[in-house]
Amino acid sequence: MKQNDTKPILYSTSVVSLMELAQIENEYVDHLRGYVDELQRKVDYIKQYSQIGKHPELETEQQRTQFVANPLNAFGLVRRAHEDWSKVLDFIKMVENPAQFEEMDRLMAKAPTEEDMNEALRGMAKIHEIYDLEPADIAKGLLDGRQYMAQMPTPDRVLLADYIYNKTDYRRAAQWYKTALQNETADAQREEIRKKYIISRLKGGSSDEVEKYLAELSQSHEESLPTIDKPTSTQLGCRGLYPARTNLSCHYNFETTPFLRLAPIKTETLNLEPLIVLHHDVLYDREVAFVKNVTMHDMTDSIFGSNNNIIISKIKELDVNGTIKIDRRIVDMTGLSLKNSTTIQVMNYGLGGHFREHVDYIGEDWNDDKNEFLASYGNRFATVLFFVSNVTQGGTLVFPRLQIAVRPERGAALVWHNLNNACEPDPLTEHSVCPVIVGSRWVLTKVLFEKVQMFTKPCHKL
Ligand SMILES: O=C(O)CCC(=O)C(=O)O
Ligand SMILES: [Fe+2]
Repeated sequence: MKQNDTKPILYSTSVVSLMELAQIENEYVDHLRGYVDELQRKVDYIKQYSQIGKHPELETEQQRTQFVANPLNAFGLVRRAHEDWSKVLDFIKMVENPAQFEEMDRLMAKAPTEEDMNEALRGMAKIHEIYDLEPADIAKGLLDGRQYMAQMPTPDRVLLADYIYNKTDYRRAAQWYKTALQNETADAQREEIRKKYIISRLKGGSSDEVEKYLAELSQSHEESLPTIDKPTSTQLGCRGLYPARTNLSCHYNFETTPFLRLAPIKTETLNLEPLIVLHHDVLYDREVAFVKNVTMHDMTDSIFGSNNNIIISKIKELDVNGTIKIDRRIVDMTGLSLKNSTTIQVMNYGLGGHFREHVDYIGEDWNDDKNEFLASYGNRFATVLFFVSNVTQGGTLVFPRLQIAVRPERGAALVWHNLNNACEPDPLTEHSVCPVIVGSRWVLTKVLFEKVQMFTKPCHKL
């Protein structure tokens, strides 16, 4: 995990930052409304003049003579020509409220970058792909079976279609172009989108079927294109399709530390080897509030992966002073030593925020200080993950090789051992976070190291 604080802020990577952007858009629109009012006043003034200044169409020479022969008409004509013409023209030429423009320029400096736009596109595409949703449903606010009061306008649909097309996912791109045609659009734009639909269908299909593709365009009903991809294990888990597990056990833990005799922890064992346990109700409301408050601002983008290009969420290290009690609770839950453990990291996921498959132990792709690190601390023995929030839809944590899926549950903590009994990295611990569909996903994580567990959880080297 690396943090990068030299780049401009990305909004798409966390709900917290997206809230900031929504605030900025409100300000922008306020200025725009001010400008529209200003413009309206101007139009009203000009309209008023154009009504007064326009005299009746007079057909004959005599009528025209009579018109200016009337002193009231003559006077008005002279006055308008003398006074109003220049006034109106000056009024038109006057720079429109530069103060408003300055303010809007200032806000423009905070507008999302190209990279941010791409993150947003990537998030939307992930939601579509991982959950295999119909673009027509997404565009109408029907997200994985739940209807929301939001719709995607045509430009949003076309931009997403273009993005997916450039990713060479022609089948899905075609679906999005078709969806874009369901809204009212200008004829020229419609033609452009129809062309893109046909090209996507041809690229994803066969040139012999062009007639069929053209016919699809005239079908008004939304016919979905058949899914051809075989879902990965992660996708199955995200879609809630893992087989039900029958070997789960649940118990109250009274024993790890003396404190638990007073306040036992309700613990569910999800897997034995590697060990994965879920502890319910171990983070208190005031801690949840504390975590959100102290991290609301100055979080940075979290970048993961050997080529450092997968931005998934915003992250911040939690101040140690605020975490003493949480540390104590980890000891109560696990009985493990926290010596040398990482500081607690807080993460808030963004639009379609996800974490692709990875392992938490130090493995092949770890960077150069690997050996030194392993010699001093040993490997990354266990991961402790607190769910700080529920997530309305999506955001499930899945272990694709074990077919275990864990829905975020506010206040619960998931603990798993990344190493097996011989303290060797266990690839079965590979895990991934499904894209968040709707919600603000907050978690706290801490990694415990191997060497200090010598007396609490000794390795059984074979
Ligand atoms: O956000 C999560 O649920 C998992 C985070 C994770 O896998 C990690 O920090 O290594
Ligand atoms: Fe992880």
